[in-house]
Amino acid sequence: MEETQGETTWCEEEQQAEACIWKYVFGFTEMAVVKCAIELAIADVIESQESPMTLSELSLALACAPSPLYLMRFLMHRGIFKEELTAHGSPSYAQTTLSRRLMRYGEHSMAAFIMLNSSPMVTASLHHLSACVLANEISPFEVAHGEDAWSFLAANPAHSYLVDVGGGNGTTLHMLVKAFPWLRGINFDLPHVVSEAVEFHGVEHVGGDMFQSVPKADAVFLMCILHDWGDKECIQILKKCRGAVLEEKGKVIIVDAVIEEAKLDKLSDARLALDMAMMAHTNAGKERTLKEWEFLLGKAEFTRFTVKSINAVQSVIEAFP
Ligand SMILES: C[S@@+](CC[C@H](N)C(=O)[O-])C[C@H]1O[C@@H](n2cnc3c(N)ncnc32)[C@H](O)[C@@H]1O
Repeated sequence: MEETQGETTWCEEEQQAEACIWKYVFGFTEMAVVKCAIELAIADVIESQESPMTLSELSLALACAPSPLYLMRFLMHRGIFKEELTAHGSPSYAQTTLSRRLMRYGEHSMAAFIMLNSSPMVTASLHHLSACVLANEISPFEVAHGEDAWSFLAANPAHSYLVDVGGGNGTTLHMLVKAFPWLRGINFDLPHVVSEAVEFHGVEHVGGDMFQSVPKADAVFLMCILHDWGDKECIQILKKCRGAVLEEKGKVIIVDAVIEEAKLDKLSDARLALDMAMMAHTNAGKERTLKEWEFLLGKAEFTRFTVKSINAVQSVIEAFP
């Protein structure tokens, strides 16, 4: 029988819909597989090997049997890892720019964000979106957990504490805890500064001197602080910050400029101008090159650090004890 134009189009639409609907049938699966890859640290293991890994090398490194690692087929199909041949012609798994985002640490890591968004606490709310559409006032989080996010986080101290050292009136920290509601913030500054600060939900103001001690936290945040000081003072501050976080999983997050020595960008001039302003306004403050940051962090006994460029005058330096 001859097919008409209309029937062909109808058929194509049906086929497209048939292929497309599977995306929704297995929508949660891709998140689960990616979460699994992060938990197993597959990207970290391949990165540390510095060359593609065969199935047996990978299973040895992960201390698991080779057969369950067929999940790599799914991840390669999604372009997360890729297949390459070793020098001996054996198929092996290699990193891609995408898989590097699954690394636990490093400049491009998105692992913490994926782990949070795939956590039962977050996914539970997603099952109740219809409740919030039908009853306007109620949040899916409340339906899932029986209380709003703030009360839940207060009663479940699994959330992280971030201390903003030299945080001024706490505005930056307030923005951070609003954007990342699992965070609890401690705004730490000189007593006369915090006594003037207004109350922010999720932020506790603590007065003190960063040269004496820094409140204990999961992470310490220092924004535009170290460029106010000379090396000797910076090392003192950094040592106090390092002592405030846990050895195994704590970190110190520094937001300050990194002066380029070779490859300049459109903000290089602004960074150098800021350096001159520091020279004018402080005793020994300055903007620092990567080598100078390396020196300070080494002296303060951090084991390693990463630098993330954020398309701004400042970069984000993460230093690990
Ligand atoms: C340049 S401001 C940076 C404020 C804030 N981090 C920001 O980026 O908007 C420097 C801050 O360091 C604080 N500060 C100076 N000496 C301090 C000390 N010894 N202990 C704690 N904070 C101090 C100041 O009060 C001020 O709020």
